[in-house]
Amino acid sequence: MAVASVAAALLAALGGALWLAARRFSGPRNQRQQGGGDPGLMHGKTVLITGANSGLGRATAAELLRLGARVIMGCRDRARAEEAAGQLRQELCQAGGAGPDGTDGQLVVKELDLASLRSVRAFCQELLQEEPRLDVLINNAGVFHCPYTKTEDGFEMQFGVNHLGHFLLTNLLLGLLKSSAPSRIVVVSSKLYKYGEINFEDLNSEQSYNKSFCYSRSKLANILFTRELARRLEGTNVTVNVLHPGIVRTNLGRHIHIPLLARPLFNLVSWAFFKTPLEGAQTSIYLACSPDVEGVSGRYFGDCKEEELLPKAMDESVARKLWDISEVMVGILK
Ligand SMILES: NC(=O)c1ccc[n+]([C@@H]2O[C@H](COP(=O)([O-])OP(=O)(O)OC[C@H]3O[C@@H](n4cnc5c(N)ncnc54)[C@H](O)[C@@H]3O)[C@@H](O)[C@H]2O)c1
Repeated sequence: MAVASVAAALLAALGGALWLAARRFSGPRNQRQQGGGDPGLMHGKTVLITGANSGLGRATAAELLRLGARVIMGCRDRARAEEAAGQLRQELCQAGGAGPDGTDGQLVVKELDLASLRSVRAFCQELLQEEPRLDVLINNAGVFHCPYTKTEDGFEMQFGVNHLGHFLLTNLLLGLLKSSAPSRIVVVSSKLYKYGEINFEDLNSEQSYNKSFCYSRSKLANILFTRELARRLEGTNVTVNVLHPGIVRTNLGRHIHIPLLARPLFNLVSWAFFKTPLEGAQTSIYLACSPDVEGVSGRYFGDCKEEELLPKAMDESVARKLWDISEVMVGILK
């Protein structure tokens, strides 16, 4: 009886997955995947993407390169980033973009470990010396559901990388973004922000650690950061917007343990239900280059459309307090 129920459940899941797969390959989601936009749209623009060697960051880089942008990949692991950059150059050549020599300057790899404030500072120092302009900054890198670990500076890893590392990076690059205006900052958050709370008493999770809660908190911090930054940037022609990409088939969930027997079913479900990285990257690409959002700032987007936020993500006093505390944590001198 039990075997029959499991078999029926598996068959139902398989049937559902196949039905969804059929819709995927005939529906509008697949049209987005083919990429759109004028190949010269981003010509002359320099874009920095954090965590650009995999998943959403890699897909965003590929599309912005195709649109003519010069892309700087800010990556923790140089070897992996160089490998990804080699593939991106090849893909661009095959798609009829510039030849291998021509893409050399169009795609730059730089080491950036957001779990180390020293690395963030060194990265920015080099970038400010070498780059005359920065048109778009995409804060994309992230960690999810990792066991309790600390960054080099002693911060809980998810809050440290997802929020504090990007907080320092953005602040150190603001001068260049302002001098390159009109320019844009794009922040990749997650719908899971809804389950987070900013507990100022224990931002470092010393008293208790819950992987899911800490990820959600870091993503709520991304949104509060965006809203406070947008307020501070009024009148500068530098805009900042935040997004959720949906559920995307990437390696982000590498820390989640899925029992061996359940993996085939998980793979099937993710193949049928989850977005591809290129589909998931559409909102980042839209916010980075669409004329529709020229001058729009401090908003939250999903599927290239503005969405409403819960009141906790719009609380200005919490956003200001988080900003002030983050400044102290990363050691920004006023
Ligand atoms: N995949 C999803 O379903 C999903 C859903 C919502 C939000 N997001 C967000 O999208 C963003 C991209 O994630 P992804 O799904 O492409 O996953 P991914 O694991 O493929 O990419 C994450 C990137 O961040 C980089 N990174 C991690 N720690 C770093 C550090 N200390 N310094 C520098 N880089 C570091 C990784 O090397 C990797 O390149 C993340 O911010 C994530 O929170 C993803």
